[in-house]
Amino acid sequence: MTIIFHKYQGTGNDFVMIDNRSGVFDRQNNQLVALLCHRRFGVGADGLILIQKRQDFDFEMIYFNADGYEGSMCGNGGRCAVAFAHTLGLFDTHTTFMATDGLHEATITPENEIRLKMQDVSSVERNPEFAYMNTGSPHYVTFSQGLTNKDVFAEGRAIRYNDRFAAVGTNVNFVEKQADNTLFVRTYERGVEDETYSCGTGVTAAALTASVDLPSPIRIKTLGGNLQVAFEAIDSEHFKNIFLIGPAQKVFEGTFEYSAQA
Ligand SMILES: N[C@@H](CCC[C@H](N)C(=O)O)C(=O)O
Repeated sequence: MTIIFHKYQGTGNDFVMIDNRSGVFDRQNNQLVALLCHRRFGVGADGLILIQKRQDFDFEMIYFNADGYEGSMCGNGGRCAVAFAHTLGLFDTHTTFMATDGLHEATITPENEIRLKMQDVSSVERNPEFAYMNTGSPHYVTFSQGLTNKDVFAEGRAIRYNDRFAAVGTNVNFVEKQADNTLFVRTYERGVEDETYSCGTGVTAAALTASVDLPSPIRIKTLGGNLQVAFEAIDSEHFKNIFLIGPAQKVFEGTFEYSAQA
C-alpha cells in the first residue's frame, strides 16, 4: 500500500498529515500510525492527523499521538490541520471543523498565522505546587526556575506516572515567567512519552494558570518558537473566547510504502 502524506510543524510540534476524505486510511490501524510517526523506521512525528469529511463542517480532524493511539485535542496539530485543509481548498480564510473535543473555529491571519479557537475552560484546580485543568487535553502546570536546564523528561515522566495520573495519564508543563512577562514553557507529552518542542493545549493551560498575574494576550516561548494565547477570564477558574495563535508550516510531502508484514 502506498500512503501519500504531508509533513507539517507548528512551533516544532510535528505531524504527519493525511488527506483521508476518501476514507481509505484505516483509523483502527494503530501499528501503522505508530510506524509512520517513528523517527527511524517511519516518517517521524509527534503525532498523526487525518483530515476527514464531516457533514456540516469544512472537515474533521482525527488526532493520534506518536504511540499510534487516538489522543485528546492537540492545539498545535489543530493549527497544522487548518493550514493543511486550507491548501486542500476546503475553506478560504475562516473555517469551522470538528475535533475530538467538539467544534473549533479558526482564521488564517494576514500575517499567515493560524488563530485557533479552543474550548471554554470551566474548571481549574489550583494547588500551591501546581494547577490542573483540561484545555482539550489534560494538563498539569507547575512554575519553575532555571527551566533551560531542567530534566523535563525525567521530572515530567515522574508526574505523568505518579499514583494520581498513571492510569489515564496527563501532559506536564513546566513554566518560567520571564522579565518581559513572556512565559517560557516546556512540556512532557502523554502519548509521545517524551518532551516535545511545543504543546498547544499545554501553553494554553500555562497561560490560563498565569492569568491571575498577566493580562491577555500572553506571549509564550517554547523550544520550537513563539505562540500567543488570548482569552477572556470570567474568574480564575472560568475562561471563554480562548485563542491559540501562531505559525504552522508545511515541511515536505512524500509517499510511504507499507506492507502489513513489515
Ligand atoms: N501536542 C499537543 C497535545 C496533544 C495531546 C496529548 N499528547 C494527549 O493526548 O494527551 C498540543 O499541541 O496540544
